[in-house]
Amino acid sequence: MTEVHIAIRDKTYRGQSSGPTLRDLRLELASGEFVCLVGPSGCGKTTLLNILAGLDRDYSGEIRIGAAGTVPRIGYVFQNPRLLPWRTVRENIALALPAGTDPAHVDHLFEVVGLTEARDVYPERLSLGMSRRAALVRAFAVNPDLLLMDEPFVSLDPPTARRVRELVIALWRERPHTVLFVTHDLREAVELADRLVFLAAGPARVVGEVRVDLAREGRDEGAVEAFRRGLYEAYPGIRALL
Ligand SMILES: Nc1ncnc2c1ncn2[C@@H]1O[C@H](COP(=O)(O)OP(=O)(O)OP(=O)(O)O)[C@@H](O)[C@H]1O
Repeated sequence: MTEVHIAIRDKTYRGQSSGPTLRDLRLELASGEFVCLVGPSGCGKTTLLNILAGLDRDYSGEIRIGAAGTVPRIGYVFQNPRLLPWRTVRENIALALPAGTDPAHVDHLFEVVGLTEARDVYPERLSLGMSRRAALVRAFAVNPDLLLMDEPFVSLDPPTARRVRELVIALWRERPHTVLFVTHDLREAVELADRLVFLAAGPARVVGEVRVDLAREGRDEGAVEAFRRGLYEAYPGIRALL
């Protein structure tokens, strides 16, 4: 499993007049930890994930993912599913896979998320919930050391979102890996995380961390809601960060 060390000195988009998006942002993720990142819209959460994924190298600072000299496998579930419309679901997933990936592993993931029947259709035939599940298969299929998830369940109806969250936890427990999950939904964060990390904007910085000390087995709706209410009472300023 993989530890992640983040120490970004500065990330300023070219031509950005409003100052840096990230400045002196430090965060450590323990190996196998599930961390939810919560922060206001536009504060720089996607920017941070893009840097971790290696999609944005225009920053100063240091990122370490896993042991020195190793090349980490990174799974990324984007805000929208980003499936190519001219390829079937299976072909979309194949594009992301490293050579030598066991097809039985991918078929197992399709089965876990309930998409076995939809593997060979084109994305236009999928509902949003199905597209989001396909994006999960793509991210998990690379056997990630680090999994990045950027508000992956927005605009799903609550029962579907709950079901997909349960799938994520089931897949994560099947093969534990380090996760950084972005959300604006505190209930979702409490349901999923080992630890919550709160970011404030301008430039983005960590303003608080809370360990979710609820047993995974007992994390039902009642326990999650009680924990969330406790957070609001203990830290009323949280509302401004959602
Ligand atoms: N390619 C870009 N060029 C210039 N500015 C950008 C670019 N991408 C993002 N920004 C700016 O950087 C800031 C952070 O954006 P980012 O998408 O990282 O925020 P976020 O916290 O993920 O927002 P949300 O929660 O709404 O998804 C915003 O002010 C945004 O306008």
